[in-house]
Amino acid sequence: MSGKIIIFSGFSGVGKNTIINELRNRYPSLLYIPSMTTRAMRDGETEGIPYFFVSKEEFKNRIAKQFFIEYEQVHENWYGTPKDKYYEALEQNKVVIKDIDVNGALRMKQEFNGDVVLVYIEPPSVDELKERLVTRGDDMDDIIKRLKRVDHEASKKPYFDYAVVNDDLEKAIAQCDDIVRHVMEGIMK
Ligand SMILES: Nc1ncnc2c1ncn2[C@@H]1O[C@H](COP(=O)(O)OP(=O)(O)OP(=O)(O)O)[C@@H](O)[C@H]1O
Ligand SMILES: Nc1nc2c(ncn2[C@@H]2O[C@H](COP(=O)(O)O)[C@@H](O)[C@H]2O)c(=O)[nH]1
Repeated sequence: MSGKIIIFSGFSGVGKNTIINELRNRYPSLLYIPSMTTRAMRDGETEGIPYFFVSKEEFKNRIAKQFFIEYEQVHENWYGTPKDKYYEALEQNKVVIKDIDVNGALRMKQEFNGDVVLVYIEPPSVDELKERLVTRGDDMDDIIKRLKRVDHEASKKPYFDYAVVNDDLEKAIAQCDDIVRHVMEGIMK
């Protein structure tokens, strides 16, 4: 296997998906593998974009069938990474890009070792993070739930290969672009 997996983690609302979407536009060969979740679909989302949406019962069935490499309860919903799709991608020398919470990211590193690159995205401040969640239209109960995880997520930052502060979006994208290009060049050698 000689593909690579680039994982972005960091607080909810820090801008992981904004950055990932821009990188996918710039590098169409990057592969995005949707995870499975029990959370409700949001406006603008459809089946497979950005998740496959299932009931808790279906999610439990998948756990029993060892469908996931890792799964995690995040903000009261379950999220799981499909095993076969990742092994397939690595065998086909693809570069995968995905956001996964810090626990799942570290579990992926255990599974795939040097084939995983971990990028931790940080906000300039927690106040700015709250502002982004409000501006995104998240409801207050959800924002409170998401902010409860901030300390846990931050405690895992030392285990990441790179840390990028997303204050000025263009600068953060440029730093992540460098990381992606470095990984892609490694694949082509
Ligand atoms: N540098 C930035 N400055 C201001 N707003 C930003 C910046 N980066 C992203 N945003 C905005 O912040 C909001 C949250 O971004 P995004 O949805 O990408 O976060 P996320 O980390 O993927 O969140 P989640 O983990 O909840 O999926 C969006 O409305 C996005 O447009
Ligand atoms: N452990 C995992 N975490 C995942 C996975 N897919 C996404 N996530 C993380 O969940 C939260 C919430 O996402 P949202 O789309 O509901 O706002 C976010 O931090 C994602 O990074 C996964 O497969 N496993």
